[in-house]
Amino acid sequence: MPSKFGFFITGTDTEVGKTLVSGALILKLQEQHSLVGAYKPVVAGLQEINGQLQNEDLMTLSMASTYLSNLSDANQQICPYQLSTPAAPHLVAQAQKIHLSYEVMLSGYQQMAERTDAMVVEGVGGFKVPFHDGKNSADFAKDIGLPVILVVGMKLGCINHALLTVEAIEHRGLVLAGWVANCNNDMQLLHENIDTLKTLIPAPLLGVIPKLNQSEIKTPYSKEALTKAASFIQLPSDSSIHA
Ligand SMILES: Nc1ncnc2c1ncn2[C@@H]1O[C@H](COP(=O)(O)OP(=O)(O)OP(=O)(O)O)[C@@H](O)[C@H]1O
Ligand SMILES: C[C@H](N)[C@H](N)CCCCCC(=O)O
Ligand SMILES: [Mg+2]
Repeated sequence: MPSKFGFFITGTDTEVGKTLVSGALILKLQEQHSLVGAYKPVVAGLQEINGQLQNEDLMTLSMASTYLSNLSDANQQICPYQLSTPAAPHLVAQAQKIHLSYEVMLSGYQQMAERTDAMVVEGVGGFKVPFHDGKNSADFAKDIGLPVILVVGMKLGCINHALLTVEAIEHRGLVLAGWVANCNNDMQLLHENIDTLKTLIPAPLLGVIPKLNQSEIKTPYSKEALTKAASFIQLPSDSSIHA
């Protein structure tokens, strides 16, 4: 896979704020790059929105990118597999007799990457979620080779999840460009937990997103929500991308 400027956004779990951070990073990258693309190899969970079955992650990613919001088939270009049920994608696909072709996932990424200046790729759930063909989302991260940004959903248990994820990223020879503390829960000793993670994660803390109120953070995210999240994070420096 040819090298490309961009980031792979993973998380300590599903529902930790990967889409929020991905959308915010798209806005930030657009300050420097005119064509910012987005990708997600599979989504699971469609809802009826404006009379159409849609996925909220894809709505957010396509809305955030000026390039993508002008395409009529943006969602299809961002994601080749849009499954209806919000559950483990390999199981939903199997139940619906859909084969998740790893080659299709990779070629969809490549096509989007060829047309854009910078890419934001949102992972699926946590770092290592099964696909078909004996592949998983960590293989996908490895094969596209982008530097990784880890979103830590701040809650009790996240230290262990974060450190195991960092090990898995390093084990594959991927660059961990930084991490984001997303405070989407109420947590005892929040600042001390963030300090512990700062000491133990060998990559820069790119920002701390506070708990935002439910009206401003409802999904699919608004431009305002992404702008607000973006105000709390910075892009990785060149030195941490090429670490
Ligand atoms: N900082 C925050 N404050 C309050 N709520 C938040 C915050 N960040 C995220 N949320 C809420 O947490 C939920 C999950 O966020 P999001 O969809 O971005 O996670 P995700 O990691 O992309 O999930 P998935 O694994 O399904 O892709 C959403 O309902 C969102 O509104
Ligand atoms: C449906 C959900 N929001 C995600 N898109 C998929 C999460 C898969 C998690 C699988 C697992 O690790 O058990
Ligand atoms: Mg998401």
